[in-house]
Parts: sequence; structure tokens; C-alpha cells
Amino acid sequence: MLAIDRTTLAQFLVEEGLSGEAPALVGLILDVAQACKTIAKLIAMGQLAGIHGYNGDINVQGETQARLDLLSNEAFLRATERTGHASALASEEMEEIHRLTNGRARGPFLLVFDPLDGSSNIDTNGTVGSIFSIVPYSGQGREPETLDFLCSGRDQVVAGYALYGPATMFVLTVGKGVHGFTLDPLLGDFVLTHPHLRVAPVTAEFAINASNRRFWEPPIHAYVNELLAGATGPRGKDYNMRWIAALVADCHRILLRGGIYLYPRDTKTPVRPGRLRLLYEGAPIAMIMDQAGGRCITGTENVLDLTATELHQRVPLIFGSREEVDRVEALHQEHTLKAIETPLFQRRGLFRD
Ligand SMILES: O=P(O)(O)OC[C@H]1O[C@](O)(COP(=O)(O)O)[C@@H](O)[C@@H]1O
Ligand SMILES: [Mg+2]
Ligand SMILES: [Mg+2]
Repeated sequence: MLAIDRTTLAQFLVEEGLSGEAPALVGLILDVAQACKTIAKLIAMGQLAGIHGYNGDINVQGETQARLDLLSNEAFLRATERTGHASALASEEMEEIHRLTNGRARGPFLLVFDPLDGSSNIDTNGTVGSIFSIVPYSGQGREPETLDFLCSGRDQVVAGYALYGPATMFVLTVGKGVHGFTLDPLLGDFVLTHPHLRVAPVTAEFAINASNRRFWEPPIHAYVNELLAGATGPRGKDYNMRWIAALVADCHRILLRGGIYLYPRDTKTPVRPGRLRLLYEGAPIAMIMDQAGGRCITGTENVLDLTATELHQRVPLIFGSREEVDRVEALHQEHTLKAIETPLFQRRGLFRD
């Protein structure tokens, strides 16, 4: 059992060969892990540390910022401030990018993060998390710009998250599989407990916020109807439903026992194409899924193939066990085909008249 070997996160990164090739990358991952330990401590203190509630601040997305959203953002800023590993940061809680300087030197990476994911769970002592993504910074010798962050999901060199549940976990990919570490509160170290996590290709569990049903597009209606029909429907088996309302926690469950998560495009807020953010939610989850043998799509496209056009861009997100994601994709394709064929058919009809 690897927990007995007590392979810590720092040791693991050295063993992965990252310390020789990219010491700043190891440094930045450890900075993030440090921020997550700080956040875990705050969360464990709960209202004793005054973390519940709101200060009345609104973020760039028009959402009310919880006190813990801001404290978590601060933890990321402090952990990366003077280490020189990153040249700039972007966060859900900051409208603009945040440039870092360590004297005159600029770190060779950019860090993007959602400091606190699942904010609506804070006040009920529910599970929350942090999500992060690291991309190389190619603009050495000049100030980092927003444009430097507008990358493709394929540019990510590291993606991961921390989960603040009954135990705090740190889940990471450096492009060689997905590995889970558990925080040993006595040691204060993340210890490798879940090496080589793989998403089960087949599942009978799904996660979707069903209160949005009337806003869904036809392929999502069709898919959920199939699942709800259970053993008597076309899928021939009964499905169970889960919704933790924290992307990180739903993703973690899927990594451990399979499942599918859907926050699809809907018509609830027509100006936005989805609820979740591409750079600090969609892209890192997509890299984790890809590395663990799962899939992550918008419905029609692989999320890893998307290139961001805005820092806080939103995206539909559907990820998890291959068989289910494939089915959702097929339903989108069928729907697109029907939409193309219908006017053609009508035109032929017109020609015939
Ligand atoms: O309010 P809903 O529809 O349940 O949405 C929950 C989803 O929104 C999120 O909480 C968005 O993340 P933030 O808390 O970082 O804004 C996801 O983690 C979660 O899956
Ligand atoms: Mg989030
Ligand atoms: Mg958040």
C-alpha cells in the first residue's frame, strides 16, 4: 500500500523527473499545494475563523463573492507572490490578470485557478474545492498580457484540483496519468494514496442539475429521458443520480467510481453558452479526464481543442465515463443532422411543387 511508503507530493514530482527538467514547474505545483493547505485549514476552522457569509462584493461574472472565495484567492496570491515560478495569475475572483514580479525575473509559467469551487456549499459545511491549470509563458522579456492566457486546452502542462471533503485531497496530472494525494494533517504533507486513477468506461450514475430541465436543448432532453426510463428504456439498465453542486466533488466521484457530469448549454441565460468557465474549470477538468481515460466535451467538441477568446469565457461541460459521453455526443450529432436535413427536405418539397 503506497500510503505506507509515504511518497509525498514533493518526492513524487522529483520521481516524475520534473525537478531536473522544470524546477520552476515543481516549485509552482508546490506553491499551489501550499495555498490549498492554507484553504483546508481555514475550512476546517469553519465559522470559528469567520469564513462563512458574504462581504457584499460582486465578482466579474456578477456573482456575489463569499468571504471564503476572497480568502482562498488571497491564499493563492500569497503562495505564489515571491517565489518566481509564475509570471502572472488569472482567477475566477479577479477581473484582470495579476502580474507577479520577483525582482526583475519573471517565472516561466502562467497559473489559472478557481480558488473556491462550489461556493454555495460553504455555509452548509458541504464539500468544496480549488481547481488550477498551468501553461507555459512564452513572453519572456515583456509584461504578461491577457492574450498570453488565451490558450488551447492542449497547451496545459499541469492540471489539478484540491478537494476539501472529510479528508483533503490533491489530485494532479503532469501529463502522465492522474494521481491523488491525501493531506496527512499530522505531517502537513500530501501523501500519494491514489496512484493512476482511471475513469470506469461504463457507469450507471449521472449528475445534472435537473431544475434547469425546461431550459435544456433537445439532445440533453433525449439523453436524460433515456436514463430515466431505466431498465425498461433503450439503455436497458437503471441509473442513479447524484449532484454535489461542486464541480470538483462531482469530478472526484467520477474519477473514483465512474459516472457522467453534465452542465450543458441551455437557454436559461441566453447570453452565455454554459455555466462553467473554460480556463479554470473546463480545461483543467478536460485534461484530467483525458489523462484518466475519460472524456470531456461541450456536446459537439472536445473541450481540450477549444482556444479561449476571453479570460472568463463560459462553456458547456459534459464529462466522465466514455460510454455515456459518447452517447451524449451521438445524440448531439443526430440532432444536428436532423436540423440540416429538415430544411433540405422542405426545399426539395418546394422544388417538387
Ligand atoms: O448552482 P448549481 O446549478 O447547482 O451549479 C453548481 C455548479 O456551479 C459551480 O458551483 C460553479 O463554481 P463556483 O462555485 O466556483 O462559481 C460548480 O462547481 C457546480 O457544479
Ligand atoms: Mg467553480
Ligand atoms: Mg469559484
